[in-house]
Amino acid sequence: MALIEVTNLIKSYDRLDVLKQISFTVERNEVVAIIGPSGSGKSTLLRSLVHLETIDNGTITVDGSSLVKNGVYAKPKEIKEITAKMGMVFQHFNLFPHLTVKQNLELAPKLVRKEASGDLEKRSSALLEKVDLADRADAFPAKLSGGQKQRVAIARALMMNPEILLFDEPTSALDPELTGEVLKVMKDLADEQMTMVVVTHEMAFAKEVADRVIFMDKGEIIESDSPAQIFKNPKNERTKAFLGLLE
Ligand SMILES: Nc1ncnc2c1ncn2[C@@H]1O[C@H](COP(=O)(O)OP(=O)(O)OP(=O)(O)O)[C@@H](O)[C@H]1O
Repeated sequence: MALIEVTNLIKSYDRLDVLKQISFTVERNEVVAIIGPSGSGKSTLLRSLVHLETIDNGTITVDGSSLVKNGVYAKPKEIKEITAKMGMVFQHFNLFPHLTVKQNLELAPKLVRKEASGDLEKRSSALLEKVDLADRADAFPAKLSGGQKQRVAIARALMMNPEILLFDEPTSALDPELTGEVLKVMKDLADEQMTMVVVTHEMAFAKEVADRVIFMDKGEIIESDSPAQIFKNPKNERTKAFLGLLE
């Protein structure tokens, strides 16, 4: 069984069908990039996986447990357990401005898991080392660049030992010269076999790091294939048009 299984997801806002019968799977250790035009439903789909959006119908199963099955959501305690398997990284970092970098990392495991501070400190130091920010542990977010903030956000997500990391346009709010440092951390995670689902406009990431690329348009998955196939020889005309491959 795949680590994430999504079947026939449907969601609409008033008259707008944002997700129309979306189905896909994510295997353990796989990196999946979701690309597509603005407004195609990519963020809504990603946010549905961690219950930041509710869907109208369909099934989402993570690691064998259903968050929602045929439109019926699990009990709150189960929802908490299922969503805890996933860490989320947002476009605008969502760091707590009044907490230092280190405090941002340690807050959730301390409050949610009641972890002892010695263990937390060891893990937060190691993770800050990993994202190359060991020297900024006591800085407040306002003192960091966008690239540094996003690396803190990734380290914070990793503090909860997620099985899956979800990224919602992680470099879209960054100055172009800062995207590389964030993409490097993401590539390192991919090399370490982290399972990742990444909504992105960063075609280089989709091409070079992702194992599979899903192209969405107007609430539908139009094509899902290897980067080589999608970027060199897409089957669908809409994919070709989006990638500028039409003759
Ligand atoms: N709370 C909401 N109420 C009404 N419409 C919404 C709401 N949230 C999103 N939408 C609409 O749903 C559609 C899909 O939005 P979504 O953010 O999922 O697309 P996206 O593919 O991630 O786009 P982008 O690349 O611009 O972030 C858009 O048309 C958007 O305007």
